Amino acid sequence: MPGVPPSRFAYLGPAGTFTEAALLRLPAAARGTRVPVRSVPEALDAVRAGDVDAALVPLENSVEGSVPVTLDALVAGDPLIITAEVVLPVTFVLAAAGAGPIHRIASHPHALAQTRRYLRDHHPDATTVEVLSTAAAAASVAAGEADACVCAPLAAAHNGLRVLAEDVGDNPEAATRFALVSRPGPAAPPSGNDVTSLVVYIAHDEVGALLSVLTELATRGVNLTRIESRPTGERLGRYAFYLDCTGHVAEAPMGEALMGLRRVCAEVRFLGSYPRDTDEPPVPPPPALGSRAFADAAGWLRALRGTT
Ligand SMILES: O=C(O)C(=O)Cc1ccccc1
Repeated sequence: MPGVPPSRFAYLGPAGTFTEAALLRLPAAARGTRVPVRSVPEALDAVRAGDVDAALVPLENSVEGSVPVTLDALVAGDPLIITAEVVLPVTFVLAAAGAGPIHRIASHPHALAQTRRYLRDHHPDATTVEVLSTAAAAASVAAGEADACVCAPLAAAHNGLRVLAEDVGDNPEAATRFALVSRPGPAAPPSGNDVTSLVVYIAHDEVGALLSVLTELATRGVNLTRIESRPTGERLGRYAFYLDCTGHVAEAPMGEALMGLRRVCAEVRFLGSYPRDTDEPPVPPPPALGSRAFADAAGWLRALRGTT
């Protein structure tokens, strides 16, 4: 991260959430002060207000896709940028205080969504209760407000609960992608395997407006890894498109694609360039669109203009 490293980090609390586990994977956060908050909008507002330097928020999970509350809270208000991502494999347990009957099972909506099949097969008559986080669910079981919860093994231990069943997730490969969000500042230099996140607003009365957005990316060899639409809230039928693209704002292909998007879109909001949290290499562009081809073309143009 550029400039003074962040030292105060907001996360969805209380202690023992998956968001806290993801935050602890970032060395600066493991050394810094971690501030639990109750919701994603609260975490991002704390960044905007300057109460914390950064907040870690869930961006998408492998079962349900994007987290709408995060997408909406990222653009509603003063600009924010993503400076890092953390991809955390998630393992859920079913935990209870004792061995009594299970009528009410509490958890965070993402955890309930990712254990739906297990809960239906093993507790078909139980009611699920959505609470603010999996760790809050564990605390509610300890307080006698629910009979069981779906949470991380650590949250069960923190709250003195018995683990009734391990690995209750419907998908053993389940993972959640979190974003570290800060106030705007210069991006860290390219790592060689970066993502750039954008929100684009297109002209709704133009045929092919979304195709022009995709064309601006494809003709620069920029790979699109995620596209999500969200209503802008203005009126029915008005959507913003959230894009994740391979590459970094400081690199020529992304720079040219951004200039192209600026020309064809009603508005482009830059949400940051940051390293991917993966061992997988980026999808290589075709040779005519690699960095060498961009550098060669830029050198050729400089020579034509006599500016070398
Ligand atoms: O409630 C939590 O522990 C969270 O951090 C949110 C969440 C819930 C389920 C999967 C990933 C993140």
